[in-house]
Amino acid sequence: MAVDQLAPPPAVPGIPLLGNALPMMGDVQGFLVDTYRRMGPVFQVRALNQSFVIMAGESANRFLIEHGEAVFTSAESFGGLDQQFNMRVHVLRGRPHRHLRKQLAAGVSRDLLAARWDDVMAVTDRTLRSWEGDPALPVVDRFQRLAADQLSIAFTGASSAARFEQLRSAFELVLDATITGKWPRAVLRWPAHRRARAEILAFAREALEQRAQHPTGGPADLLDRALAATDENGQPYPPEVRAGMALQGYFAGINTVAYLYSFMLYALLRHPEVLDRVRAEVDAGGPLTFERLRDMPALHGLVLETLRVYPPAPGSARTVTKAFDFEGFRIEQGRRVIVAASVPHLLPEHFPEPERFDIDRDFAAARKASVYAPFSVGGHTCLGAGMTEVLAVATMATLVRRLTVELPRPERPLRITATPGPNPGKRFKVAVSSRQEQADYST
Ligand code: HEM
Repeated sequence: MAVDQLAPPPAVPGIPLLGNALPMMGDVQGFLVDTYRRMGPVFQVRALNQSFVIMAGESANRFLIEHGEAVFTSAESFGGLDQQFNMRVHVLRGRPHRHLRKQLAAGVSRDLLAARWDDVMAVTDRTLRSWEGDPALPVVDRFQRLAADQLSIAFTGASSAARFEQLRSAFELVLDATITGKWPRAVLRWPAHRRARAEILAFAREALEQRAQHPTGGPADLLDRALAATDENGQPYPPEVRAGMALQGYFAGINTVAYLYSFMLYALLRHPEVLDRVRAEVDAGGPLTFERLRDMPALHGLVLETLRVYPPAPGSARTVTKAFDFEGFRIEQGRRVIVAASVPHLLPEHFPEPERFDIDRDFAAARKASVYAPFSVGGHTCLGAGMTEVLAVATMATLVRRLTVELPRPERPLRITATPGPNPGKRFKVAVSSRQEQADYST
């Protein structure tokens, strides 16, 4: 080592063979925050046979914004999605990335959601009513199905329910094999996965062909944008890249949005005073129109506070292309890094009394300073943030208006599991009944 070269970041003690795998597969956000407090803004963790450098805290978020493009690639983390489904916005860099991002952004915008509002609300209402009478509803699974349908209707005008199982299992397996390292990459050669992958690719191809032959004449949605898209040199994208664009919303949204809904429901059940305020806000007006949802401060506060305390995607996974120094340590080329963008959410210097669930927090300054970052920061920041926030308000508004929900075993603590992102897990079940005293509003 050269005399003036900095040392590598300190390693977090772990157990033989597994390293830090157990906390990383459980409440990963809690583990990252605790370790940041003990060890500072940069440290190394080991999970099974993989090792990662974790960068966390305000300076890490700033670093990702200012230097991410120069020193990182996402190819190793997200390359599997590109190879398997041609979803390449995550792995592109520079001009080609900015160009494709712009084309996708138009196809997943809040405006598109506004244009399809009645259809999205109809499926939301119908789905939530179908839960009535279930004494042990598996929350995450049901919200994944609902999120897939809502996103599919917004992006394409049609339901994806017939393909839900393939979409969920194939995307989760790719993430678990490429990002979390839970499975070796060889699982992607399993016949069952190959079959699901072929069906998903055919589903996207057919949806595009159908749209090309029968334009809707309605607002340009993700399918229209994918069909019309050209690359940064004005050349048409190959058909497989268009199919990847059409699939992007399912991949990015099914789990993350469902995890957010699940944590929001948990927060409402744990904080009855918040439920009362949200319900009063929903009951105070008429139908849940797109315009009305803009003016629901308690519900907006619930969405933002849930994303603060329970971020469904708490980090950005990268590989170092050019060695750099960070906070007094050397991070070598080739190292895998996770920028734990949501760690500041639980630090008192940024959020006073961070353990208090408070829907009245003012997030404006924290957003500006990039210490509130549930959708990450920098050039690859989430494109679905706007749509997600509106959908989350609408879904919870409909739920509290229609249903009464209870925890069958309130004494049981929430056990967060990270497969592939942090979520309340399969054991999170609720008893659902119709809300008797609901006001009679037609949506
Ligand atoms: C609660 C919901 C969601 C959360 C927490 C979330 C979180 C994130 C995060 C943290 C990233 C950055 C990944 C990275 O840095 O490598 C990201 C990227 C992205 N998200 Fe989301 N997301 C959500 C929903 C959605 C939805 C509904 C869409 C719909 C299309 C979407 C589309 C995207 C896309 C296209 C990117 C890649 C952007 C790029 O690489 O330039 N997300 N998301």
